[in-house]
Amino acid sequence: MTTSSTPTTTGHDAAHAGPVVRVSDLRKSYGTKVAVDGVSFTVDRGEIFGILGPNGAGKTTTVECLAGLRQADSGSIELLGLDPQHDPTPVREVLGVQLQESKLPAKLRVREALELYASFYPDPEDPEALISLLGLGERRDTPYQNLSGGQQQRLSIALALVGRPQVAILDELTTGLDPQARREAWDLVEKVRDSGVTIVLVTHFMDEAERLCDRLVVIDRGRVVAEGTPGDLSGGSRGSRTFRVVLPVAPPEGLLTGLPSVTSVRDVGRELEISGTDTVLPDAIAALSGCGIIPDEVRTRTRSLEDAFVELVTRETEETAP
Ligand SMILES: Nc1ncnc2c1ncn2[C@@H]1O[C@H](COP(=O)(O)OP(=O)(O)OP(=O)(O)O)[C@@H](O)[C@H]1O
Repeated sequence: MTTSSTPTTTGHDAAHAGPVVRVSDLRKSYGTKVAVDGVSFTVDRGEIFGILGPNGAGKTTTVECLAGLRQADSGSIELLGLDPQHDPTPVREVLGVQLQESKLPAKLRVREALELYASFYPDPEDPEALISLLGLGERRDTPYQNLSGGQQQRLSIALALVGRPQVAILDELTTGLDPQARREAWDLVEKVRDSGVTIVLVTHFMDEAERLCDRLVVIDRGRVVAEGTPGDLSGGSRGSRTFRVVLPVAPPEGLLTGLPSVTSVRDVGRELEISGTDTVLPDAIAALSGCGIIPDEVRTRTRSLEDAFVELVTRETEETAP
């Protein structure tokens, strides 16, 4: 998407080839608590890369190390050829960070906040262009405390972008937003990516990852437990299908389980749940109708990233802050 008001990146390091982020075997403990336990991933230019995991999985620690805000115990991190752990200063020029629940002074107005942050950078984005990109035009003179949750989040994204970063880290972007504001934030993230910024999105929402991410890692207890596109992870491309039918009579014994594409048949209340490979649905319906059994109802269901996530992740029994 390009509009006259869309900020463009200046290309602090546009010539850098290969992945823009490379994290290898990252480890970090807080005392005896192992927060990050050998995490590795790469992020390619122009993608929205997700770091998905339950509370306490180690996501924030990982991106804080990536941003050079926290010192890792071991492992290596490269961001556009720079090392945030040993040389964080140049990293600040190419990286924008929107950290979880960042708060601003209550009386600071939208435009003032952007101008203040812009003053930290040698070649900042025009605050007006960002105000327009983020739909804050009518709020430019509103104090931070009077913004809605969605507007505060949009401002925090604007602040992460004001230094014209090549890479932006957005942490728990939509936590606490209502459904409408979440959707607006998602549209905005896509708009920012389309303007040329690579995005690392930290989230514990499956729907958010499914909707936005080109690729993602799932982290649980400090380790990467899965990696791929949302489609890869939800198994949509692995040819596993499940559907349910309500039948007027029970099918003959072995009719369905005898079909090569059927892997399991289960009674679930008044429904029969049939699972199998790609052709399981047409095969089963054909076999049933061959015996004169026409289903009263057929219900298909696509396996979602959420299903995959629940299978992958064993939730830690940790207290989570309200
Ligand atoms: N400063 C700290 N001191 C001690 N333990 C910490 C500290 N920061 C995080 N932890 C612990 O390290 C683990 C990983 O935390 P982290 O914040 O990285 O996870 P997260 O996946 O971002 O979770 P959340 O979504 O809840 O923020 C958690 O068990 C957390 O309690």
